[in-house]
Amino acid sequence: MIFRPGTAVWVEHPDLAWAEAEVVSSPASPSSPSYVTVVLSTGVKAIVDGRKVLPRDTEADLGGVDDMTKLVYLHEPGVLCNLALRYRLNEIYTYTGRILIAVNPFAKLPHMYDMHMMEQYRGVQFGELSPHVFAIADASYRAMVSENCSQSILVSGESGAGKTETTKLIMRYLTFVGGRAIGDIRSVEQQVLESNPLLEAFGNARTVRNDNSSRFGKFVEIQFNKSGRISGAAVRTYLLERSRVVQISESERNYHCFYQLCASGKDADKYKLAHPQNFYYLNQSHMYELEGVNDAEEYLKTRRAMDIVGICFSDQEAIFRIVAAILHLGNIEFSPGKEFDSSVIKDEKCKFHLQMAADLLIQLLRGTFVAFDQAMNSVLRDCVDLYHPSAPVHH
Ligand SMILES: Nc1ncnc2c1ncn2[C@@H]1O[C@H](COP(=O)(O)OP(=O)(O)OP(=O)(O)O)[C@@H](O)[C@H]1O
Repeated sequence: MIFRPGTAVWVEHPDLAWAEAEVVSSPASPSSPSYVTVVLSTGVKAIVDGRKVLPRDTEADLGGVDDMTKLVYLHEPGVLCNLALRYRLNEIYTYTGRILIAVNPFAKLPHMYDMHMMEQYRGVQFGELSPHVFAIADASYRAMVSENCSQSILVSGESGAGKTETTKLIMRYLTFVGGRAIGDIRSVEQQVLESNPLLEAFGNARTVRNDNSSRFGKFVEIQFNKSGRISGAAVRTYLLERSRVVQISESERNYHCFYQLCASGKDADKYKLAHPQNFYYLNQSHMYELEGVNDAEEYLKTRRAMDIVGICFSDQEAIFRIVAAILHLGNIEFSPGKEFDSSVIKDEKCKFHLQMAADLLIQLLRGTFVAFDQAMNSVLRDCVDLYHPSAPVHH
């Protein structure tokens, strides 16, 4: 590209990504080696590769544009500059046509997502109000109702970008427009919303990039009936990072559920758990607590979520027994035994953990046998009733 002297441009910059500059001189023809002499806004003169120089709109609105398709130059520096201008004004959302770009505010913005905001976006034509995740959710809800056709919303971005939070906001909005049973804590809407803390307890962990990083992919399906009311939901999960259960890096954490159970008080005592620093699967990193998070409270929230989504008490107990058993298993160490290639439990401490893990797991098996036995009995009874309505059942 040939630039006239004085043209406003963006030039690639090692620290800033792109920097504002003005052309001093440019090659006379596009075929000649393309080095452009520019002066940066700091006053520094530089000779730069012409392929890394792009035109800059000097008349751009200082507040940016709410839809990138309105930009005079739709290129990388144009897009980044527009997002930065808006972000400075606390406008975290920007459209590119039907796509919504969200820039993570890393701050709580309750006014952005309250009931009043949901009311504002309800039923309003897409693009009429400022860009917002509720507008996307509302547009897809209305398209589903009016076209009688399933809709999908794809949420993508790098780790820590805000996908999980955005998905929760979409789910919250859809339960708002498609909900009905206000106050019923076991309503489908409530179950849809409570699936989040539950999935996060078992599938999210602290990483160096995100205190609440989802270590799995998920496909959330919300079903609506003919009148646009929520009738059911399903969450499918993919590719959980399993290795994290046994191995964590410094300044990261294992899955939240382990720390929650350790902080649970009576339940932790029941499973002979203690502070996370006592367990190998948790003490490989010295990160035990998260800023602004109380694991004991989170444990109660997880239990409540389990109640709401319909996991019965005995299943909840079985799940946490497994969580506790994993921690005890991680503390079992072996030493070489007397015989060739043999090994023995290292010491009394390890024996204790082995015993605990075995006890917890055997209880599970017993529970399974009892459940299996009960199920078989009831099947047998049904069969017998079917063929011999009055015949006695022998176990
Ligand atoms: N809209 C938002 N408002 C306020 N804070 C936000 C918002 N979106 C994200 N955050 C903050 O950023 C953090 C990371 O966001 P989130 O967990 O949604 O990222 P992610 O893209 O799902 O990451 P990962 O891929 O690691 O799971 C959140 O814990 C929250 O503190």
